[in-house]
Amino acid sequence: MSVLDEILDGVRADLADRQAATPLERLKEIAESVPRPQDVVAALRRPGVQVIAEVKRSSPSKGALAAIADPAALARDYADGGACLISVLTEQRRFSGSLADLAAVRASVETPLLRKDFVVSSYQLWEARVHGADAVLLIVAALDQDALISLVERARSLGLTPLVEVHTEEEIARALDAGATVIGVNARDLKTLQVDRDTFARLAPLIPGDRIKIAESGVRGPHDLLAYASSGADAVLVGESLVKGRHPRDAVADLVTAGAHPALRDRS
Ligand SMILES: O=P(O)(O)OC[C@@H](O)[C@@H](O)c1c[nH]c2ccccc12
Repeated sequence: MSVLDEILDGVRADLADRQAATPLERLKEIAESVPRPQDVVAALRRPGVQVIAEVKRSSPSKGALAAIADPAALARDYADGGACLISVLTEQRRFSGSLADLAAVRASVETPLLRKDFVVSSYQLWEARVHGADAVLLIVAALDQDALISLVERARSLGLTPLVEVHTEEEIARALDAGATVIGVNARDLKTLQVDRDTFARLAPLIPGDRIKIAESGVRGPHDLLAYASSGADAVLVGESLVKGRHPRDAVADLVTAGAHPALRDRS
């Protein structure tokens, strides 16, 4: 069984527990009093290479990365540093995240938020909405095509922007077939956990120019952002190097400064 399959088994078990505790109808009622999500596409289309900063305590590949006792404070640092979107991992078993983290971050920043999880059911989209997310990750490798298509549509119908994650050429074809407008290329293979930073450069030319292209994983600092930018990235998604560094606000600001270089600003 691949790591991804193991993660998905745990996700489904935890989801069943939450669904038993809170019926979907209840989530829908709560959603009525939650403000409409922000326009994440507009935020990602701002000039320059945008920085998506992630609240990430641990990962299956590296184990514990950072304790992050106060995710809201970390998110404020990210926002102050100029992140255009903040990604909050909510998967519990392998990433030590939670929906409580997402809600705490929502209460502390105005920046748009991405719920980063292994979404397999529309119930999780309602959860994302209720806990203040503006965008949700949908991982092509975790979904069959019918489920991907319906989750993209359902996310949009809730006002959430779907960020569709791919790792192979075939997955790009599936993302496009599902109508994805925001596509993340993960340098990490979720089945083996290997990172290959050349994945983005190899796959980006296969993504039409009118889609937003996000390079995910493996960004150690500004030089990696610039490399991804030269291959056409509109944004980078950064976790580990920010949570492990001592000054997350400055680290985000350095990335934002690199991404705002005039040579990168007015690319088509
Ligand atoms: O910590 P990194 O190498 O900067 O990577 C961040 C992000 O790309 C990574 O956390 C990620 C990308 N896609 C995912 C899907 C599920 C869980 C995690 C991820």
